[in-house]
Amino acid sequence: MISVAEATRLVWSTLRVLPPETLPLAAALGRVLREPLHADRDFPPFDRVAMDGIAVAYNALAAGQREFPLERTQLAGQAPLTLKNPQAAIEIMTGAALPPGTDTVIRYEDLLISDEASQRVAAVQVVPPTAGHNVHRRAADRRQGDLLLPVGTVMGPAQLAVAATVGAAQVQVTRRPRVAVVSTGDELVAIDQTPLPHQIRRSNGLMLQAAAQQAGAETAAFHFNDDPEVLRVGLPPLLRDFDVVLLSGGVSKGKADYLPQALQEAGAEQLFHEVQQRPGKPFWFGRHPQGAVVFALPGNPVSTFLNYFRYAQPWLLAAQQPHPSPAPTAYATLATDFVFKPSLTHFLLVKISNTPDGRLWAHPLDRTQNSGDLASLLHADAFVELPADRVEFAAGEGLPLWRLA
Ligand SMILES: Nc1nc2c(c(=O)[nH]1)N[C@H]1C(S)=C(S)[C@@H](COP(=O)(O)OP(=O)(O)OC[C@H]3O[C@@H](n4cnc5c(N)ncnc54)[C@H](O)[C@@H]3O)O[C@H]1N2
Ligand code: MOO
Repeated sequence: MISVAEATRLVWSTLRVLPPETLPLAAALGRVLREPLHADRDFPPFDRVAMDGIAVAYNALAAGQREFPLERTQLAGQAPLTLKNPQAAIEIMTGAALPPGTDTVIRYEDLLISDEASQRVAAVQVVPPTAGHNVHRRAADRRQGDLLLPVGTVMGPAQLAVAATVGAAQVQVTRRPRVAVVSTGDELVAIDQTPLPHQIRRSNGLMLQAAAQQAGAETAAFHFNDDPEVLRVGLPPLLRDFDVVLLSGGVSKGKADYLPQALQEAGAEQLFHEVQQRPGKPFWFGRHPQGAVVFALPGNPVSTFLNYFRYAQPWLLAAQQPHPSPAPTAYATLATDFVFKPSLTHFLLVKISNTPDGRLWAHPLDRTQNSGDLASLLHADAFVELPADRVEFAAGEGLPLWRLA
């Protein structure tokens, strides 16, 4: 049986970068950028007026002038006017291009405007401290050609806005991982069926599908009964057509746990079976040489869920990155003492809280952890990893943290 560290290493060894595709920008939320996006012009692209008011030449103010006849009005979006008389001003609005001949903007709040014989005149009440006041200078933020979004950027709302502003109507992004989600087991009935007393409804499939979709995957769902013939026919197309196959159940030592053998007969190479961990000791992992990477997760729902987040989710996220590397480990502080005797790495479900000193606290759930207790997942938002080489864990110690989201 291998350690969690060795299992992690083997999972990473199968990482492959998925190919790019081109999408309209509006469809790129959550995707990973595969081309760099540069500033197509200076930002701001022109000397941009930052306040509603008047534009003047600062020289006139410096010479003591306080009253400015208003020549014309320029709104945002209008081509810039030119100040004809250097002792006059142009009424100007936020977002407009600064008129040639002016260099400073005085906001309405700092002016008194009067109509004297139909000539509007602005009297300056508060003199701006320097030339250039209330003007957002061309290229003050970014220069044309600056790299704004490097390859590997995950496209969130801010990234979409920056891509829009540089005119990237189409973007090259990693295509979604194609994931087959397979539940196995004769005791499982569909959600809309009434189970007999010895049956239960399928829940792992939907759980894994939802989790994989949150990691950016496109999913298809399957259910196979515990029947070697069903597996012999059903598995090869999945191994051939998908990037990843996520299975649950059928991997421990039971008489109907056919999966490890069936996967190998279907051409998948086993990289490990059984990890020194709880939950999830019977975890089977492998890959098809020309096809899918296979995570055959133990069927107990808590085990399935935690092992997905410990091994499969990082793989799915990294495979969308052009230069993948494992995400840095997050840590939380254990909030209460905890004892775990078996010499297995323990994934301990916790509720996270945050204190004003900036610490993240990991609170073990009140009840003893049980891999079949699906509802316990409703009370946890993460798990911490207790190393296999110790039994006692003291409140206050920092432990690796894995979020269940
Ligand atoms: N002799 C041994 N028996 C078991 C071992 C062991 O080491 N030696 N390991 C135990 C551990 S740990 C786990 S976890 C389970 C995992 O077994 P399988 O992966 O073969 O899973 P199943 O037996 O098929 O199912 C386990 C449990 O989970 C329920 N299940 C399965 N699939 C679903 C689903 N899609 N939705 C909801 N619930 C599901 C299933 O009904 C079982 O109750 O093995 C132990 N045994
Ligand atoms: O993965 Mo098993 O849960 O340790 O029940």
